[in-house]
Amino acid sequence: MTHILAIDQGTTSSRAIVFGPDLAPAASAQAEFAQHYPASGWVEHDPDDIWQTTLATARAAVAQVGVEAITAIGITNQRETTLIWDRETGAPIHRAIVWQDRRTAETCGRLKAAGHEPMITERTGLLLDPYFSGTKVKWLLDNVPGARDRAQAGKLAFGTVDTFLIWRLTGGKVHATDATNAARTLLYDIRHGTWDAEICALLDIPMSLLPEVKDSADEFGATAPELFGAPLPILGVAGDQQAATVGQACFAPGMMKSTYGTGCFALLNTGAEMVPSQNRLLTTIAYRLDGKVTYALEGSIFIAGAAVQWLRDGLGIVDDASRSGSMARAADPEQEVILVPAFTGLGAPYWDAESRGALFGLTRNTGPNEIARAALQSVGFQTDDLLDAMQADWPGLPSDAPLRVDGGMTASNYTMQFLADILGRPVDRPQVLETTAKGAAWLAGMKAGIYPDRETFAASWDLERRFAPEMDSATRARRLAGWKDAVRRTLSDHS
Ligand SMILES: Nc1ncnc2c1ncn2[C@@H]1O[C@H](COP(=O)(O)OP(=O)(O)O)[C@@H](O)[C@H]1O
Ligand SMILES: O=P(O)(O)OC[C@H](O)CO
Repeated sequence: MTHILAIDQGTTSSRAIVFGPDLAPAASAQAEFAQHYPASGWVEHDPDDIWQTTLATARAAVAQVGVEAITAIGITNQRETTLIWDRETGAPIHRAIVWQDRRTAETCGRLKAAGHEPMITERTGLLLDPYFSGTKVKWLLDNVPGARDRAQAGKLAFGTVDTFLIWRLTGGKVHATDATNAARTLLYDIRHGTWDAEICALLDIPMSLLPEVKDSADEFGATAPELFGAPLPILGVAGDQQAATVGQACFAPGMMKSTYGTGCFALLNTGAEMVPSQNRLLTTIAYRLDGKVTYALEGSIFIAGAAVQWLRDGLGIVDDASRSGSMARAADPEQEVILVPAFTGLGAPYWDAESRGALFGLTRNTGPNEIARAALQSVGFQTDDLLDAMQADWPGLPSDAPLRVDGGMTASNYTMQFLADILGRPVDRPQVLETTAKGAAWLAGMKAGIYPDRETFAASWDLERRFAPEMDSATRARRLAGWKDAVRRTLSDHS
């Protein structure tokens, strides 16, 4: 009883990692699953794929160490993705609507035009954007035949992916979420820690659908014994970006992390203070421990590693993502090609769903190397936009505070050096890059009493490499001006 199973249910794959007594990974398994795109801008997951890949990977990882070694489970998950199921049968009423899905753009537009956004932002910290769960729940109730009646009769349950997995893992006994996941629904008042009756009424969502909200380290029930051969308590739950914030030990105000996977999500710990954003960032819950909320400012951008996927799968100019760095280094220094990767619109701080990507500065000499460099640099430029907004929203942020990074794309030394250069601040890459799963494991293991307290855990955070800024300030200013001009010309309303 010395290990913790972390379940990391992500957008494109489910992962399970068992962490040992020293918080080092001891076993793991991963399975990808299908993405469904039933219409332009729509993205769905089959709930059974989510469940089956989660169960199979969890069983495979547990088998490597033996179930008797597992003390508890921590769950971390793709956030905002929305499911509704029948309380009696457990059957979902529809496929899961994924966070990337834009089908409720019109509903959001209507609610915005009617002047509801300021009230919603003040209470939830979020914006009226299809990204969040609330309008997706409304869509399901409005469009699945009979759903609203069944919801009104108390027969249905809503959940983000954590809640759905807890329900399935406990054999339908527990309908719960944690505060970080609740904070992404658009239905949760993060100031008071309560579901908001007025917003639910505005979206026509019966409150009987909603799960109980717990701490991020809390008792979420035990798994049905037949699943793993023994009941395992679920003691930690957090949305994946918040779990990464915990895994990176960003426990003090002013500490921040940025995760570079398909997209990029930067979170700045603002402590017990809920900081409203004047710069179109999100205000969210970083974690809730012992009933005490720690808040964060978050910047979300939709395309980071996905730009490299585009080089590989769309343009076919790299055969492997890891080749992009050497191509960028070989690019012509005289050409300043800029890619604005607004493939699905732009996220924070622009929130422009209608814009589409653009390349600037092409000449007859532009080739694959220059385009690869532009793709990698776009990640640095976009992060700078986020950190600029954070600095403006929270002037307490020291201008030389390091950025802790994780996620698949941080393997790219070129990208990390450019990031440090363009931010003008150090970029710290830790030894353990599985920080999301590590955060979930720590929450559960700390609750179980086998992992150390916050301070000791924070002290064990290990640097693998620091990227120090090397670019001179004139070059930096010129490059940033070029980026800002390119974004201006890309925005859908660039009049
Ligand atoms: N060496 C590399 N250079 C540049 N990009 C990379 C490199 N290795 C991985 N990536 C990018 O990182 C992403 C994968 O990161 P990961 O954290 O696994 O993402 P996710 O969890 O969102 O699926 C991919 O988009 C891939 O293109
Ligand atoms: O599954 P990921 O790693 O792409 O993360 C998705 C985010 O939680 C969406 O908000």
